[in-house]
Amino acid sequence: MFRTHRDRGMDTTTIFDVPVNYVLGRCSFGDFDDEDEPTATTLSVLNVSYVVKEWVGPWWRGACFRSIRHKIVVRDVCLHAKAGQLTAILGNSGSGKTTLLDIISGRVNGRVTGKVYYNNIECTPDIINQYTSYVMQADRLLPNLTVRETLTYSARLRLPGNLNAFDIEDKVNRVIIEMGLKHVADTRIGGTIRRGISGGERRRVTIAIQLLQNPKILLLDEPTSGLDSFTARYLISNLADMAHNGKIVILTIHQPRSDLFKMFDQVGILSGGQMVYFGASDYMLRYFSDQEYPCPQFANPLDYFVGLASIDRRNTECQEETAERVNKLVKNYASSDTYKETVFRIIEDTMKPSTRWQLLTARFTTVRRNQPSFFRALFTLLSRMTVHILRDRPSYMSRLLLLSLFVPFICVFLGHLKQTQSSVQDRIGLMYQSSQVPPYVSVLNAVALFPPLRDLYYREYRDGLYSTFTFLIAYCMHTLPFTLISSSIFSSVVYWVTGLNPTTSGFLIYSAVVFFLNFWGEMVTIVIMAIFLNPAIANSTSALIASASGLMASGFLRNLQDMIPVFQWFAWGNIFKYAGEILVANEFHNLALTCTQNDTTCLPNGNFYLDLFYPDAVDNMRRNFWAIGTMVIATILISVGAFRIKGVPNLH
Ligand SMILES: Nc1ncnc2c1ncn2[C@@H]1O[C@H](COP(=O)(O)OP(=O)(O)OP(=O)(O)O)[C@@H](O)[C@H]1O
Repeated sequence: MFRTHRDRGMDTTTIFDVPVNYVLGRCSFGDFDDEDEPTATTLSVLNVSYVVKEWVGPWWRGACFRSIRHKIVVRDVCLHAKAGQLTAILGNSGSGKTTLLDIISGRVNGRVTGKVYYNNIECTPDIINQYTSYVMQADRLLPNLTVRETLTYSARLRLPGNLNAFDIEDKVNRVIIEMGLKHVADTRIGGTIRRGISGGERRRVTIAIQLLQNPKILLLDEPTSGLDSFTARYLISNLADMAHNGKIVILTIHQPRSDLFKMFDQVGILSGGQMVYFGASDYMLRYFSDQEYPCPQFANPLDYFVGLASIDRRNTECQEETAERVNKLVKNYASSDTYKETVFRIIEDTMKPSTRWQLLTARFTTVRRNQPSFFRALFTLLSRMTVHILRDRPSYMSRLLLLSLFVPFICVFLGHLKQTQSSVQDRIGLMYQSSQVPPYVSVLNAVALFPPLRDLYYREYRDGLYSTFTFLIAYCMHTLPFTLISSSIFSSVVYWVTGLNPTTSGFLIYSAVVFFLNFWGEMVTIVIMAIFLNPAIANSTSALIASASGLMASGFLRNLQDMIPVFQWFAWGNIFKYAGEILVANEFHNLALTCTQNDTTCLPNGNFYLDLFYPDAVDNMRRNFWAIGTMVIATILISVGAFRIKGVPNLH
């Protein structure tokens, strides 16, 4: 259904009823504003079906031994909505309401057939997304920000880059008033641990975010779920007002109250992905009466008709009976005048699209208007992440002090190191701890603190607000000060209390290695969290990678030369090899050691130890620093790649 940019580019020379040079001229130089757009915005969906593949059988049989089942989630759905109308899509759970909104907004990954038209032009998801805001079922907000801050940061990301702070403040204030959030504007959103605004207010904040862009089309998935009847009514009447002021508003709802019925201009009822009715709400009662299903007196018509279109799966008898009824309703609707009228309206409108509008939409496929610059997006994200963490004492204390909690254990266990022969082993043990603890602590912090930021990124990335690169650079920048402070505290205490090489340069080298390993651990966890959504799996995988790497590549537990070649090759690509070499070279170079008569073997100084086990470590110090720096940067780039390759899950 949706065509690629290249396809559209080719279309522009074939379907337009105007000379090609005129088309190119307008598209290249034409400035256009809202007045260029047709006044009566329309959205049409014609015979849209959506099929997904499902693997049948247990996963361990593998792709070759499992069959694929094609599941039709939405089948031959048609709908037509125009500016000024509030359209409600009803249906029981699993009837395909969310999927239908996903199709309209181009957010599905399976096979879609049929056509979606915006202003009578068949559209790519890019065009639709320019004009559509989609309020998903779940609110994904940062709990430590206030309502005003949440909207202000969103506005900076969503509104044209040429708007100044006053314009943005003005816009935010207007949206706050429009959504009835003035009384909680400076209250924190809150979460499960610390209470903030109510669930209904949170829903309204999510809607308010989408309203900032003043969209032509507003799609809302279950906006009233979890709301009390008064709040639900208030919200729907707000949406009705917005629709009547010139927007197309389409919402899904599965437990509508009867008093909402009159607010809907159009109603669609889905069952098993098929339309049972789509048309004017005030005609619905008559339509079903004509089908011999009159709504009983005092019954809620919306509830009654949704029930009528649902399959009762309690037992086989009920299932067969209700499935037969639903099939009949689907067939009757497909042959009804209401259906024909909808299809006729779509076909009639789409046969005569405005040429001018085609020109404009052709350009909109590739150009977003006045998007905020890279730096504006970066600093907005950075500022939002920083405010978010600084408002939450357990989070920032964990970032600052978790690493320090290991300090007493290390210091008490080892005490002040002597220069005896046995202190060689103590030193190696300390180097091993110094290289293992910082990345491990980073894994713990990232697993606890990254998921809410990642979920928000998924949503905003879907909305086309910024790139993965911008998000991850902002994330790195916001963690850097914490990493620097926590690794400095760790290094300062451990280094001087245990009495390692007592020179300033030695201390700085040790601190730099601890800092790099701490930061690397964070970024490895981010790579893993790009792949696994589940934080528990990400936690164990990252911890496994960090500890297995340290075990095999640091050379502290087993000399690298004694390992099988595969492990030696592995070590060349591993940060612990280089970090380990720096740490031992830093400590053992010119270290004086003492021998007693009881010592069976005697190393007169640290250089002997280096010659035996790390022969080039001192000469390679500079190279090793370059290697760990490069690996940290490479891990950041891999995290960007992992997010891009894995794609954005459709988190509702
Ligand atoms: N990608 C997919 N793979 C497999 N099944 C899918 C996929 N997308 C949707 N479905 C199935 O299609 C059906 C419709 O799902 P959808 O979420 O659209 O229902 P819904 O009407 O919005 O339900 P609810 O009111 O509970 O949110 C469900 O049975 C769902 O499991």
